[in-house]
Amino acid sequence: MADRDRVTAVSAPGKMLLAGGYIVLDRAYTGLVFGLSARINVLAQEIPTSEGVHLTEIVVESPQFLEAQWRYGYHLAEEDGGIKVTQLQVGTHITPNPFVETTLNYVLTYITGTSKHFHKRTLKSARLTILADNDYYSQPTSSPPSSAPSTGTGRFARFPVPLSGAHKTGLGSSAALVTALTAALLSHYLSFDLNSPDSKLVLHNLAQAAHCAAQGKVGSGFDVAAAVYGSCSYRRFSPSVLSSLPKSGTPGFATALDNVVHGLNGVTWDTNVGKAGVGLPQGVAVRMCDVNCGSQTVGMVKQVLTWRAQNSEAAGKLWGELQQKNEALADVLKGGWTDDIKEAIRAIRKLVKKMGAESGVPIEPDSQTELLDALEGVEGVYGGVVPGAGGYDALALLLKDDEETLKRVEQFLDGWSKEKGSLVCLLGVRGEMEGIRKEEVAVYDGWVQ
Ligand SMILES: Nc1ncnc2c1ncn2[C@@H]1O[C@H](COP(=O)(O)OP(=O)(O)OP(=O)(O)O)[C@@H](O)[C@H]1O
Ligand SMILES: C[C@@](O)(CCOP(=O)(O)O)CC(=O)O
Repeated sequence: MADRDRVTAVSAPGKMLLAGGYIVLDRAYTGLVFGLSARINVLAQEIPTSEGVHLTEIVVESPQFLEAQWRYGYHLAEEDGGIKVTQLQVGTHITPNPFVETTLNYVLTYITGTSKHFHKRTLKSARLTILADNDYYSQPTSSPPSSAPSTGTGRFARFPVPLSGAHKTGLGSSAALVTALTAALLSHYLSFDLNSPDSKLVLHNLAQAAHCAAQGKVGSGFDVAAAVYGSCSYRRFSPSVLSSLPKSGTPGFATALDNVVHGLNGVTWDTNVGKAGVGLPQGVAVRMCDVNCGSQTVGMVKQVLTWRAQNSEAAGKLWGELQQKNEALADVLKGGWTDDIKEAIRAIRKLVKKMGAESGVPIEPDSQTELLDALEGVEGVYGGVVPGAGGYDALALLLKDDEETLKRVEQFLDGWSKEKGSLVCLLGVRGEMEGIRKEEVAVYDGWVQ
């Protein structure tokens, strides 16, 4: 095991958009976002070298998966292009990981460009280890993710497949990964206090920029906001904030990135992250169900936005009503008014169903409506919604946080799965308030080289 004092560990939560799917893409509206107990953890440490040996390598690995090691050489690109990494071959083949690679390009450029203490050519080699909580991926055996994950020991499962063969449960692994990797690099190379609001803002802006570049599109960014700030009411940034950024490694990238991260020279971040308006009544939990069947989020978003553009009056009314009902739910939850949760959720579902019916997109498909309605009848369940973009693959539930309710829900879903021939299971994951955080290295014993 490495010298613990030299290892930096951080973790970022996954996300769940309880209310505000689609409307949150427009900054006139907000989303009610929950951070999740399922976290992506990243450990950073120097690579020890023997005397006289000069290494310039960044090694990133996900030891829970097969063939999941990505090694990069790096150099300073000409004309202010920043640090550019080049993937090196491991074994016989090379598997790209665009989220890791882009994050390295962005964060190493930021680090070498901004710190006065940093000499551009002395970026030391580092090893980064990624550990994802089990609920991010369903198990290949088709057994429920929360109950039978592991061929390894302890908190993190070992999967007998490469990362590409793992079935994601949709908790936002890429945003949590980019954010945690960014935070780990900043903490490893700079003196960076993750608790300070200024540092959180730098982390947020840098991670949003890297995540959008890796994704090849600018979404609302609620997933990165959740990874940094945890549960919040989220108003997106204008996409134009990122439009001045050239491709990483090309002339001017380093300065443009610094301007973006610090909001300088004409760049103005207009994100609003409201922590104060989000909460849960005592004794109420937010939980998620995995429904084993994926949806095509990108196609769905496109179709809803096209419908909105062609039906601006009806859409305007619907978007406004949804915003109101979403805020009402946030108020009910924050206020601790347990008796009003059911009605608040029903009102949202009615409007979401309308959005789906009018745009021709299965946002809350009939199979999910049937399941949500039935779940409402289970004692201790206040209600549920299709989170995020909706579709066939997940449910979010608000329920009494006690063993009896949990048992009843599990039994109910067991029966439902048998009756319908599908696999619906309650994930272990729950809504939590906290965002990015520093971790004790001891938590990862057995996983640090
Ligand atoms: N444990 C991990 N180790 C390394 N890379 C990972 C890991 N988990 C996710 N990634 C990176 O994130 C990518 C998955 O991102 P993608 O945007 O497809 O899904 P997502 O963010 O989980 O989406 P969703 O919002 O549906 O949850 C992987 O292809 C990989 O590049
Ligand atoms: C449809 C959208 O509003 C939410 C998508 O959420 P999810 O990826 O389904 O969790 C898109 C976005 O906000 O980027």
